[in-house]
Amino acid sequence: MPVPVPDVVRAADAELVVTDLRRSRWFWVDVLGFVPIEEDDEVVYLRGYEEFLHHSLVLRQGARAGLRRLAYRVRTPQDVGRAADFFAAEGLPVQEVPAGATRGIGEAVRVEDPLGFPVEFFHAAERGPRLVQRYELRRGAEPSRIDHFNVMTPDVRAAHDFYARLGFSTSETIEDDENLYAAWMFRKPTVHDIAFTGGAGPRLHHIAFFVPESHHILRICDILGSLGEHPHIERGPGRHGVSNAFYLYLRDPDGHRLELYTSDYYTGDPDHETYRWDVHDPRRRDFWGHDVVSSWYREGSTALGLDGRPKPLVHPAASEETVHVGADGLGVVTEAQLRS
Ligand SMILES: O=C1C=CC(S(=O)(=O)O)=CC1(O)O
Ligand SMILES: [Ca+2]
Ligand SMILES: [Fe+2]
Repeated sequence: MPVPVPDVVRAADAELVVTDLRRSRWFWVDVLGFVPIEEDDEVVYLRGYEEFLHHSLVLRQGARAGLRRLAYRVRTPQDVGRAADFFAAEGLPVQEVPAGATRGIGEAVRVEDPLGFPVEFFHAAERGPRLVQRYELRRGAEPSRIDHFNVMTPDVRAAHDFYARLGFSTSETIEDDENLYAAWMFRKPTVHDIAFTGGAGPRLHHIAFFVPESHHILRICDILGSLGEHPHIERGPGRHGVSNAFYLYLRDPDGHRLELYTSDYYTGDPDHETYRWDVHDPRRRDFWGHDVVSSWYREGSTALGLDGRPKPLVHPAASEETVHVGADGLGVVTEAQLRS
């Protein structure tokens, strides 16, 4: 008898441990324009202007920066139980989380997926105030909503196959005859809720937030320049090959990477086909052929297990950075150089 699969609606919430909450709040709220919906000395709950639930990002003070959880909303309260049963049947760690353990979120289940990531599934959630037409409040990049997670894992094929079993469809890939280097998978009808970037993991690569238009991305670049905070800009602005989104990658004060992202495309028809990029195509990651800075391939945030301890890293056999030459401005980079 197959174990029922939980009906995942979308990527909905994430929690980052930060080492200086005041400094992080300055970056995410004062500079980027996220809305603090609740906060105290230990934790800040943030949301975008076009979200309706209590929050979509939690910043929590801690001694060491890391990823505490990635959370998906499921369609019904019964799907929380299905998620617990599905992961328990896989022999994976499962924790029941009482309502209110995270402000604004009802009872949830927190698991470690086969890649080693802390993943949570919830349904019940408080509504936050409706901000979608409070234009007088909008600031910075005017973040709309959380869009997706991107995680680093040494075996993209295994990651892809597990999330396909969890009901995710595949919108795009980067591959060659030997390897699957990256994959984008979705439940909501957009390009992705989760993407897998080949690399030493489990590590968080980034959390992405949708912004209304590309000019919001250009504006935050100008703001960071004006503040002399341009070093927070890691990659972009630019146009992605994969997803066709206009993008910008920033690093927060702890080095957590976020993406500001807009104008990807609809994937909601039942026969949506996967678009496959060749790893040697220089337009796959930046449609204009711009280099991908090496830190983007090599750096990520430590994933914390359900016990709160950092997960040990597993390195991949081969990585995109060692295979691709050309647009990334890199010659062939040896694995030894990568690990140095
Ligand atoms: O959201 C994304 C869409 C596309 C890309 S890529 O750099 O174009 O591969 C990266 C990304 O996963 O951050
Ligand atoms: Ca638009
Ligand atoms: Fe992304």
